[in-house]
Amino acid sequence: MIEVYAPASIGNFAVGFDALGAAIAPIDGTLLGDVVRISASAETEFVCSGPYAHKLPQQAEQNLAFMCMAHFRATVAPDMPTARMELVKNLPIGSGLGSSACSVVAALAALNKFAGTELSEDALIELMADFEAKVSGARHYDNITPCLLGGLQLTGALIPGRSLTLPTPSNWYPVVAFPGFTLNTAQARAVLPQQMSLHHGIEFAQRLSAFCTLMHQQQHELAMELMIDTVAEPYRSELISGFSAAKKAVLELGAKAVSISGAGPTLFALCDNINDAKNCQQWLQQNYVNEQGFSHTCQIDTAGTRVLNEGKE
Ligand SMILES: Nc1ncnc2c1ncn2[C@@H]1O[C@H](COP(=O)(O)OP(=O)(O)OP(=O)(O)O)[C@@H](O)[C@H]1O
Ligand SMILES: N[C@@H](CCO)C(=O)O
Repeated sequence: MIEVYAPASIGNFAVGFDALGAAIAPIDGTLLGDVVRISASAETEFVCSGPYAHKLPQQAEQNLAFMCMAHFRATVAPDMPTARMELVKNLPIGSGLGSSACSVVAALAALNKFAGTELSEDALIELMADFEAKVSGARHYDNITPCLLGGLQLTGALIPGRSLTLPTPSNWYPVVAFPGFTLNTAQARAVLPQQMSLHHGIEFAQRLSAFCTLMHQQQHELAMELMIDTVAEPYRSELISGFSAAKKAVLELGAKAVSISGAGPTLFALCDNINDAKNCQQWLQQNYVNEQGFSHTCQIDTAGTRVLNEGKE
């Protein structure tokens, strides 16, 4: 049996709409991401388990992980043995934590290993992005590549190899708070204006390029000051009840940057020490999150997608 884990991710990372994303790992060891298990079987089987399995369509054919298996067999590995695939759905759907990317990345990484196809990293990323595009209505890589490769990734179709890893310091603690209601990515994209003024385009380019350069120069204080989202947050924050008040509160508690994780509604707050992170998490847990929500103090997950088990059965 091959068992693969893929981590949650923060798309956009405030300053890089559709172009920047970070994989995250809760410091308490919680596996905040999906797991895919594959083993050879006499017949094709698909099982979806885990805390959010009931939120997904019940037919296997409508589950992205199963779609990945069918597509992989049809286009990449026609001789692959028939298999039983289990998706352990640990991430809420429409959360802003890269839930669909997580299932797609875990499934295709596991299939690549199971079939022994050894697809190149570029080919895998493109295949993964095809599936992400199917559900979100746009081809963006900012959940796919951090989820696969780990770390903070500058990513997109124009980026050599589709992704470049930015160095991150060990004292960065992203706190994530999923409020417990969902926001569909395609809908959260539909509220964004289709045009950007020349002035705003230039500002976006300046902020993102300066952020990346400062990260390489290890000028993290200055880099965090640039973590402002003028592209999506002004439009999406209105869709997320409580976001603006929560942002103000956690900035007062010491967070260095606060924005929407991916398409939302998860809020993320970046802290540069564990005490501020824990205070922010406590506030968010008490004031932003309902009974269906959760919060975690995290670190950047530099490992990305990994094999948990490669046993015989
Ligand atoms: N394994 C799966 N994981 C997540 N979504 C899936 C999966 N299989 C099918 N879907 C469908 O894909 C759509 C995903 O929607 P959407 O893109 O809004 O969510 P998301 O990727 O979970 O969001 P986010 O990136 O914000 O976490 C939903 O309609 C969901 O039912
Ligand atoms: N960059 C994408 C991420 C979606 O998870 C968006 O903000 O729409």
